[in-house]
Amino acid sequence: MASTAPFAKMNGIGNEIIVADMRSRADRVTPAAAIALNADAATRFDQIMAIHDARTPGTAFFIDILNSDGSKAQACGNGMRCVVQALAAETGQKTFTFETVAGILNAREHADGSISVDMGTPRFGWQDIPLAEEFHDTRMIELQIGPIDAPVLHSPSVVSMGNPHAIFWVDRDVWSYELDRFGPLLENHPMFPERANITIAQVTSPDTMVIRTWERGAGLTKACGSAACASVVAAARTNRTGRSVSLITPGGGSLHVEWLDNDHVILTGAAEWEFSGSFDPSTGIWARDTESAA
Ligand SMILES: N[C@@H](CCC[C@H](N)C(=O)O)C(=O)O
Repeated sequence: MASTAPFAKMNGIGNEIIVADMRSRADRVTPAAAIALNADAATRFDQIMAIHDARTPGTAFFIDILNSDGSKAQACGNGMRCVVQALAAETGQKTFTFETVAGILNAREHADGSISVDMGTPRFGWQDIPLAEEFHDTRMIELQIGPIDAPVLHSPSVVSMGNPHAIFWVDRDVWSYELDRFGPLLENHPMFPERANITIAQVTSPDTMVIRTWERGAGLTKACGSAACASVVAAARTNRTGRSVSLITPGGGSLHVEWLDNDHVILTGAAEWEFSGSFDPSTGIWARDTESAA
């Protein structure tokens, strides 16, 4: 058995996150370990954020992101807030520069405990998302689900926040849609060669929105930070909202997203520690720290 690594079970307004401390190690969290941790109710998660030693000068750490099905993700806004909270508690530092496969991002813990992550710049080109077909205008693409003459969901906006997102606009309560049924079909639709995160969004005012997300590689989640960013960018692009929006997510928590004039998207919200333990990054076998909270 490989030597164990410390982890913290956390959440970002309900998005279930494991922050794994893989510093000073050459190995990675394996897909098998992710699947095993997710199969245990106590450690069920949406994403693992594995903190590795920096690869690039000017960055503090490299963050590897795994979904609960063992696949890799390029972005995870709620998970980044958990990483910041864990590192800020350990070091007393408030600002961090990280590297992920999607690039370099900055994050900061505020005096009130909330955390902002600069999620980088959105991309709209059909090859960037990516889509299987050419679309010149990704504010609305031809895609629908349900009966051909009365689709349940249709004409999504598509955006890359480093990872692929499709946003379906709805007028009714987001809870009145069977996202558990349509989510897997849309995630794996041939339109999305790298699959996609699927969000239902109801705009409630020029600066408020309610969203529900079926996450690629994780399924229904209580919140998805990059989906919140993608939703606000897509809403502003289609004149549904302004560029500064508060979002309610299924966990009941709220996120704030601001699309700055310099094109960067800032995600702000809370993060919460639940318990700590250690695990084998190759198998996922784990144990709770004895002094850790329930
Ligand atoms: N929960 C995340 C996004 C998760 C990544 C996603 N499942 C993917 O594969 O792209 C967030 O808070 O952004």
